[in-house]
Amino acid sequence: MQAAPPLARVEGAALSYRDRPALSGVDLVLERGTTLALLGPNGAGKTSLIRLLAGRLRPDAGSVRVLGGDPQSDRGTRRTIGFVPQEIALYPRLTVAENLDVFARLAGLPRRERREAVAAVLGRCALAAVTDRIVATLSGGYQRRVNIAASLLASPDLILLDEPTQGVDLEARAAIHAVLASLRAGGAGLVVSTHDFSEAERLADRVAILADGTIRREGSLTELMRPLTSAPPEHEAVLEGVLDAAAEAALRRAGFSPLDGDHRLWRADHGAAGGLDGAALLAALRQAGVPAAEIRVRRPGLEALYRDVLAAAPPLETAA
Ligand SMILES: Nc1ncnc2c1ncn2[C@@H]1O[C@H](COP(=O)(O)OP(=O)(O)OP(=O)(O)O)[C@@H](O)[C@H]1O
Repeated sequence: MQAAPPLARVEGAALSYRDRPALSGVDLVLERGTTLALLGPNGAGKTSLIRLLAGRLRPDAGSVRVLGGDPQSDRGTRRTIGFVPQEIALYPRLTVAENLDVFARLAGLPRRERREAVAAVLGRCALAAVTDRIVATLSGGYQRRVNIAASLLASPDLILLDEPTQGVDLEARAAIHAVLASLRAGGAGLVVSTHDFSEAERLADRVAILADGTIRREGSLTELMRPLTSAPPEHEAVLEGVLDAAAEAALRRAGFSPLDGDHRLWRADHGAAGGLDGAALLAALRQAGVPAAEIRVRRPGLEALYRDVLAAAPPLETAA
């Protein structure tokens, strides 16, 4: 008997916009019930990969399959996919319920199933309190949740979310995370693009790090993080007062580099900072004239892995 196809399989996918390559040689397998976080700098190709998986674009080379079908040409396959674009795509003058009814029609749900489907997604996305509100009057966080709800009407197996928490406040972010956690608990597979490392650590089983249109690292979060759990901690130096040239040189010698434009916050990667603990490092830096107010010490996480991966694979234009 043939094994069931995975939830999604991308093989050797390449995509260009006009003549500009956006993705090349992308291979990816996503099993059912798995949440994959896509990380990468602006322009890395996250949205392009999501649009390929959604069947909104066709690869120039290679193939994209969802549950064994072609999401670009096969309507049945498309119905197993929920796509939540980065921008809010709702009718601002309609109520939440009216919007969801329109999307249920567009999803091809028969009339007798629509009411139940709308009620189910309203519950799943905790939108009961705003069912009859005009969408334009809702906060950005609520609008994002309605955007997600609209993608769930046909009970998709694969849900693709392009930066679902971009620009929302902490409360709305937590509400969206709760929705995604409940979808995952319900057995759906999720692909979530994000610039937020803590979001990826919290939600994902697997992580793919993209740069310049290729996947530079992909694997289970646990496996990818394992080498870091035994790595030495990172140090962040918070500065106050004037940083002169000699003090800056001392900071850089200790392995620090600036994190912000006005050079108030500096970070030494794991393994740098000479193995000193936070207090000893603070004393040594002050001795060298660095106006350090505080040293923060923390275990390296996904962000450290991301930096390592990108540093090991410089942008293609600058690679030798
Ligand atoms: N419609 C388009 N026409 C032309 N070029 C495009 C188009 N969409 C994306 N690109 C280019 O393709 C590359 C990949 O873009 P993509 O939006 O997939 O990256 P991303 O990782 O999602 O970036 P971001 O984090 O900024 O959303 C970039 O160089 C981008 O400028």
